[in-house]
Amino acid sequence: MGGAFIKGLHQSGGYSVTACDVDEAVLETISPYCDRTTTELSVAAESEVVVLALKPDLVGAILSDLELTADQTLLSIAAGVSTELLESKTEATVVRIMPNLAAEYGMMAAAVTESTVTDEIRAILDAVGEFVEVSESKMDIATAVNGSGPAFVFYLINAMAEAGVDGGLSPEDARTLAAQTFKGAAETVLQSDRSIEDLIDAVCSPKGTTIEGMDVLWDSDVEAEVGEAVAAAEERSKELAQDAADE
Ligand SMILES: NC(=O)C1=CN([C@@H]2O[C@H](COP(=O)(O)OP(=O)(O)OC[C@H]3O[C@@H](n4cnc5c(N)ncnc54)[C@H](OP(=O)(O)O)[C@@H]3O)[C@@H](O)[C@H]2O)C=CC1
Ligand SMILES: O=C(O)[C@@H]1CCC=N1
Repeated sequence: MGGAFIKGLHQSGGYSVTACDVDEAVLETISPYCDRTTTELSVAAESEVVVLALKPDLVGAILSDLELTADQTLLSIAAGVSTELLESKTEATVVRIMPNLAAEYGMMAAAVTESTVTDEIRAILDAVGEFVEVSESKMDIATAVNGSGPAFVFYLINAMAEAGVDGGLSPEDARTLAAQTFKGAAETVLQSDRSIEDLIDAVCSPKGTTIEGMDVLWDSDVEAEVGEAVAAAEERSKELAQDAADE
């Protein structure tokens, strides 16, 4: 996720970025997109904004080691690590966000703990996508919807593409048609002020093809299955929060 963030920022320009990772091989893949790479964690002391893109169970210990100061901002993207816990480990101003992988292409959907975002962080987030502010208690469900969400959508795009291949399309054409259809449908939802039910209705020509497919979806209750996937991810985010608090 840290790499996606760096690539997105690079695309937008305007930021001087130093990437730090323990693994030289990871740094090599990211070096074309940042100003400097290093394995030395101490570099964090030189940065106005430190983005912590570590696995949740490492965040507490590493944050204590970093010894950030009050004139720095910490941007944490770790699932399940609360603002309260972060603030107990650092002097820096804390902003907790849940981003997603589409930051790489400037299309991130992120949730940010409300009332924590500063102008400086707003500009960084605007450079890689869109964000909404939610209360801290809603970060677990946001993690499931927009953090894990891309994987769920990739799965659905693949299902649609596979069906196209089964029907005789080439894998390349099926992938393009399925992905562009998801992108176009998403853009339509974002730009239109019509309800989603209304938009479905607009695609369903009377006695046409779409209503036949929608009847299958409504009968098989895909909506409930997607709901269960989101609930499972939300539950795991809560477990990660508990693990982080217990450490
Ligand atoms: N993947 C995603 O789509 C999203 C992830 N997140 C959050 O982002 C965070 C990272 O997740 P993800 O990118 O998937 O995980 P990764 O394991 O892919 O990335 C973490 C990176 O940090 C490196 N690392 C480990 N220890 C250190 C250290 N001491 N100093 C510097 N670098 C270190 C890891 O190296 P090594 O592999 O050698 O341990 C690895 O390259 C998590 O907290 C997750 O909750 C949030 C939203 C979306
Ligand atoms: O799977 C995870 O735990 C991380 C957080 C959200 C997306 N990826």
